[in-house]
This record gives sequence, structure tokens and C-alpha cells, in this order.
Amino acid sequence: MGDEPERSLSLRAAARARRRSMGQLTSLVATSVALVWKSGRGLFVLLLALQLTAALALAGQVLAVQAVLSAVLSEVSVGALAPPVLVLAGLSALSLIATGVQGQVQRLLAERVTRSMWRRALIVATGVALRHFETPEFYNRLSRVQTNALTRPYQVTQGLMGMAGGLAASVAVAAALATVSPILLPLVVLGGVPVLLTNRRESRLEFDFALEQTVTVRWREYFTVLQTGRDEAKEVRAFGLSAWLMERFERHYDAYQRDLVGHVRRRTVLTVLGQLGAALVLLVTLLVLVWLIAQGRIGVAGAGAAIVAIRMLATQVQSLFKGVQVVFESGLFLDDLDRFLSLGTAAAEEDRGDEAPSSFRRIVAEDLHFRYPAAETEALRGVSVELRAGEVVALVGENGSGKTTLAKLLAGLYEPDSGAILWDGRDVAEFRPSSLRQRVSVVFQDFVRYAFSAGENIAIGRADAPPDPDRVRAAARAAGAEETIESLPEGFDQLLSRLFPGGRELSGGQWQRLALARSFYRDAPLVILDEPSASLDPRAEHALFSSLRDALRGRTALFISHRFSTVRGADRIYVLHDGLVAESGSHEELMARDGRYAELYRLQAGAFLESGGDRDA
Ligand SMILES: Nc1ncnc2c1ncn2[C@@H]1O[C@H](COP(=O)(O)OP(=O)(O)OP(=O)(O)O)[C@@H](O)[C@H]1O
Repeated sequence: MGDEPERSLSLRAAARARRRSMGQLTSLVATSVALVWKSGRGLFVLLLALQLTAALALAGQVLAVQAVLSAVLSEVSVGALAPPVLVLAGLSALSLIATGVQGQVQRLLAERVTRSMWRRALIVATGVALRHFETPEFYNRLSRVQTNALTRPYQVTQGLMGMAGGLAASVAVAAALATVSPILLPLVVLGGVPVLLTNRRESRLEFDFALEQTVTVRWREYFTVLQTGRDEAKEVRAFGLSAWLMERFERHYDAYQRDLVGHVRRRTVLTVLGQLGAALVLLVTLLVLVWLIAQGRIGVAGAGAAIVAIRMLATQVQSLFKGVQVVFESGLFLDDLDRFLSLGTAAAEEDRGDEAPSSFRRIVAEDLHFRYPAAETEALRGVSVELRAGEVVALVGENGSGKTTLAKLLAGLYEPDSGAILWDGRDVAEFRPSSLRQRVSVVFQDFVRYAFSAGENIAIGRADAPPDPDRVRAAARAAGAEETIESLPEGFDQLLSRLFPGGRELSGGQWQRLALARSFYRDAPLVILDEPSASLDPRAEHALFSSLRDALRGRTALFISHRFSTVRGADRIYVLHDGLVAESGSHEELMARDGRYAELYRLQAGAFLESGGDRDA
């Protein structure tokens, strides 16, 4: 499955990440606090107030216990016992209520933090250069971010609150304990240290485990998508893939669970060690307390209150250190997220340059070379083409000859490794990439079928402007989609998807017309159509190409097609072969040349003739 190099890369990255993370923890904690604060100031303050209330109520309970015990021991009347008992009950209720409300407030705050994290991650995911989507490393990070952007900010919130609450309660209870017996204080605080040490180690184990498992988890997720996806459902049934896919799914899950057992075992050992250490210190503290009682240095009431305080403090100190652990652990993941988000910053920095002009007279691509990231060979090995304003130019060639790659370069989605694309003599590298992409309208072979209304499916061709219903209709007409849309129960407002209630589905060809309408609506001077008629019936295809120049209204079109009957009408045809332009010219010129084009043309025409089809072709 090719996991091994990937795995060792992740491990090396993990080691690097760990070194960086240790140094950056403080700043990550500061970032987390700022994030939570920005996401919901009111809720943040409310939470802190609740923590403080709970902490003070706890400390009050220590003093109340002492008062109750003193009252009991001095054998006062039942009436005199009532006030401290009532205070104790009231404080206990107050701390429980404050803790209970905290849980709900935390949930609201965590959701806000999650939302703002998602927002940032999605901006990056839609903004980074397309080349990132060619590498597994990018998907690994994206996968971790998707998982952790959802859970970690919540945990940071909890961790911070745990720390704040633990700290406030520890200080308050410690102050109360100090009034009873100051000697015990350092011992109780010492009790938290073993847990602090083991917690830090556990955090690192958790992060390393997540890093190591990324690829396994992604494989597992891929198999769930195959088994639950709507598009895949047909083939899964038609080929009877259910058992086969399940077996693969189980295999990845087995691997994960095997590793998880080892990981959980290591974490459990650490937890037990930490707790044993804490219990040992607690034992010493209690022995010291017994010694203090034996020495007569502390009264019975004071001893009772001290026992309550020691128990409370031990819990609070642990909660404080647990909070530190959660923030530390999340910090490692947030560091990961941080590096993902920095891709967005880099993308924003890359998007600089002059505005691309709104029209051109001539686009010339000169000697373009391009290799996909991680590919061994070049997809384009020195391609030169020319597009003049208002022309319809065709790209033909065998599968894998480089047509779509050339289209992607001309659309500004990738940059050539060498060579240049010139708009009226100016290298497009000078233009702001996003402004160049605005000047190009592309319909890909595998265009997206958006689960939006028919009108929105067209109008998002220019998502930066409010939709213009007249232009949407005109684009639909030009693409031959108007009639289909009109026949839908809700016309242009019809939701197109069976995924949501009230949606309708279209046929492949009908979807293709909608995608074409989207590209016409975009109103860019260059329109690139990658096999625009692959799903169209012969009548629709004929109608499209005979009205293409009208639909383009003076714009330039570059289209890719394997159907020579549509290609022959182009002003110029480029024949690509193995990443190079093998021939170019008009249909007549290429036929006269009797080269590769003529051969492919005759092959297709011959197939028709043999089957008694179009003799003119
Ligand atoms: N994302 C990618 N990563 C790596 N290599 C790729 C990628 N996409 C395409 N290639 C390779 O680049 C070469 C050109 O592919 P391209 O898609 O441009 O061909 P095409 O002429 O459009 O083919 P088709 O007629 O099948 O659509 C092929 O060898 C292909 O394997």
C-alpha cells in the first residue's frame, strides 16, 4: 500500500514537531487563551466567575467543617450547631451548582471555539495552491486538523478552565488549610508532582500515537466513504464489493486497534505510576497529621478540618495538573494545526502581483514544461500554443498526452516549471494568481454537481457578485439547459440533489449542460472546456457546437475533445502526443499533412463507416 516511506516521513516529522512543540508551549497556551477569549468573552468571564465561586465555596466548606466539629466537641446546644451546619450545606450546594452550570457554559464556549477553528481551517483548505492536493502529506495533515480542529479547542477550553478552577480552589483551600495547620501545606502540593510528571509523558505519547496512526486512520475512513457514499453505492452493489470492502476495512481497523492496545497499555502504566506516587505523598501527609495530633499540636476539630482540606486539596491540585496536561497535549496538536494554518498565510503572500487585464488579443504559451509534484516524468515536455481573441481552439490527443494538464496551466491552477504563458506579451507570473483565475472560466471533465438549486449551480460561476436572474437564464439557454430547468417543479429554484429533502436529480448530460451554463455565466475572456460534450447526446452536441460561437459572444474558447466531428470546426487544432505538440493547424491543413491527426480522424470516421454511421464524418 506504499505506507512505509510515508510512515517513516511522519515519524521524522513527529520528532521534529516534538522538539518544536516543547519550545513553543508557552506561546501556544497564550494563543489558546486568546482564541477562547476572542471566541466568547462573556462566556469566558462567566466561566471564570463560576470557577471562582466553586473554589471559594470549597474553601468555605473547610472552615465550616472546623466550626461544626468545634461545636460538636464543645457539646453546645443543638440550636448553636444549626448555623455552621446550614452554612456547610449551603456552601456544598453552591459549589455543586456552580460546577454543574459550568458544564453547560463550557459546552457553549467550546462550540464557539470549534467554529472559529473550523473557519480558519476551511479558509486554508480552499485557499492553498492546488499542488498541495497532490501530496499525501497534505491529506495527512488535513485529516489530523479535521479531527483535532473539532476536539482540541474544546479540550483546551476545558484544560484552561480546569487549570483556573484547580488553581483558584487550591489557593483557597490551601489558605483555609494554612489557618488550620501550615506544616501540611507543602506536603499536599508535593502530592501533585508525580501526576504532573507522568501527565507530560502521556501527552507526548498521545501526540506521537495520533501522528503514527494518521495514514491507517485515513485508509479506514476511505473505506467507510466507499461503503457509505452515494456515488459509490451503485458500483458496490453492481460488483458485489460489500464483503471485500468490509474485509479491507477490518484489516485497517485491526491494525489500528492492535497499536491502540499497546498505546493504552503504556498510558495506563504511566497513570498508575503517577497515582501511586500521589497516594504515597498523601500517606506521608496523613502520617504527619497523626504525629501532629499525637504531639498535641493540633486539636481534634482542626484535625478533622485538615483531613477534609487535604482530600479537597489533593483533588484540586490534581485537577490543576490535569488541566496543564490537557493544554500541553492539545498544544502539540495546535502546533500541528498552526503549521497547517501557516499554509494559508503563505497562500495569501503568494497571491500578489498586478491585476490581470480584463481582455487579451493573444495568449501565447511558450515551451511549457510541467511535472506533477512527486511524479517521475514530465506531463508537459515543451509545449507551445497560441490562442487569439475570439478563436475556438481544439486540443486533441491520446489519453495521458497532457491536454488537461495544459488546460490547468492556462487556467492558472498550476505554474509551469519552465517556459511562460504570455498575455499580450506579459508573463502571467506577474499577475495576481487569483485575478488571473478570474479571467478564465473552466469546465472540468469531472465537474462538481453541487447540491444547490439549478439557478445557484449556474450563478456560482461568479460567486463574487449577486446573482443576476436574467443572465442565469441566458447562460442556461446558451448551454441548452433552459428547457430542462424549466421542466423541473421549482424551475431555477429546484434543489438538485437527492441528499436533501425536496431535491431532484438530473441525468449526466443534463448536469453537463448546467456546468457549461456555469462557465458561460462567469463571463471571462477565456473559456476552457475539458470534454464538454462527453455526456451529451448527438443532437445536444451538435446544437452546442453550432451555437458555441454565439454563446461565447466574442470570448476565446479552448476545448478538449476526443470527438473529431466537433473538433473539425475549430479555428486551430493542436495535437498533443506524450507531452508535446505533435502537429497543429486547421482541420484541412492537418488532413492534408496526413500525419497523426489524419490517422486518428480516419480511425474514428472508419468506425462510423463500418457500422454504417455518419458517412460524412
Ligand atoms: N494529479 C496528477 N499527478 C501526477 N500525475 C498526473 C496527474 N494528473 C495527470 N497526471 C499524469 O500526467 C500525464 C498527462 O495527464 P493529462 O490528464 O493531462 O492527460 P490528458 O491528455 O488530459 O488525458 P485524457 O485524455 O485521459 O483526459 C499523464 O501521464 C498522467 O498520468
